[in-house]
Amino acid sequence: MSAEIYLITPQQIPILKRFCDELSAVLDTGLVACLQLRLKNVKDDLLIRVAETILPVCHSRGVPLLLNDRPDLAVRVGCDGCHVGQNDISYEDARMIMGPKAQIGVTCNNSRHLAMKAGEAGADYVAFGAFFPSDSKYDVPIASIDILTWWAELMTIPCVAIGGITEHNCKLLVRAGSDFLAVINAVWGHHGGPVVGIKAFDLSLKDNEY
Ligand SMILES: Cc1ncc(COP(=O)(O)OP(=O)(O)O)c(N)n1
Ligand SMILES: Cc1nc(C(=O)O)sc1CCOP(=O)(O)O
Ligand SMILES: [Mg+2]
Repeated sequence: MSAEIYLITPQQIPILKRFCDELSAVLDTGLVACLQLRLKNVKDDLLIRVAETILPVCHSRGVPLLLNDRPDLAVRVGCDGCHVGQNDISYEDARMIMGPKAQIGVTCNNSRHLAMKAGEAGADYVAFGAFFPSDSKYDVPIASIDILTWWAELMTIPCVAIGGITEHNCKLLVRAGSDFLAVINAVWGHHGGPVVGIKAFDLSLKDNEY
C-alpha cells in the first residue's frame, strides 16, 4: 500500500518571498504530489497575486497547483484545478468553469452519499475527513477510517484523507486505503521546519511495517 502527499499551503503567508523560498525547498524534495493554495478570507487581488507567484514554483518542479474554493480565479491564473467543499460553488459549476482537463476535488466529510454523488458527477478525487483533530480547521465533522476502506474497495477514483494527519498517524490511513494524505500543519508547523516535516512523512510512509 502506498500514498502520496497532497500539500496544502499554511494558514497565513505573511512574507510571500520567504514562503516561496520555503516552498521551493519543500518541492525540491520531490515528495509532494500536488499543492493546494488555500488562503481564506483574503481579497481576490491578493489571492491572484499569491497564486501567480507560486504557480511557477510548482510548475518548474512538475507539481500541479490547485486553488481552494475559487475555480474562476484558478482559470484566470492558470492553475491545474481546484478544490470545492459543500459550502462552496458546486462541483458541476466548477467543472463548467474549469473545463474537462482540470483536476477538481470535492470535500465529502464522512459521507458515502456525498462521495458517490461527486464520483458519479465526474470529480477527479473525493476528500474524506477530518480523521484527527486539526489545528488548522476546527468546524469539521470527524470521519471514520472505515470510509476509506469502503471507497478503496468500491471505486477507482482516488480518495484524499485530511484532518490532523501527522507522520505518526498517517500509516493508519494508508493501511485503510487512502491514496493521498492532505496536510497543512504537520509540514509547515513541524519543529524541524517544513523540509524536515515532509521528509518525516516520507520516512514514515516508506516504513514497510504496515
Ligand atoms: C483536500 C481537501 N480536502 C478538504 C478541504 C476542505 O474544503 P472545505 O470543506 O471547502 O473547507 P475550506 O478548506 O474551504 O475551509 C480542502 N480544502 N482540501
Ligand atoms: C482544510 C481542512 N479541511 C478539513 C476537512 O475535514 O474537510 S480538515 C482541514 C485542515 C487540515 O489541516 P491540518 O493538516 O493542519 O490538520
Ligand atoms: Mg472550501
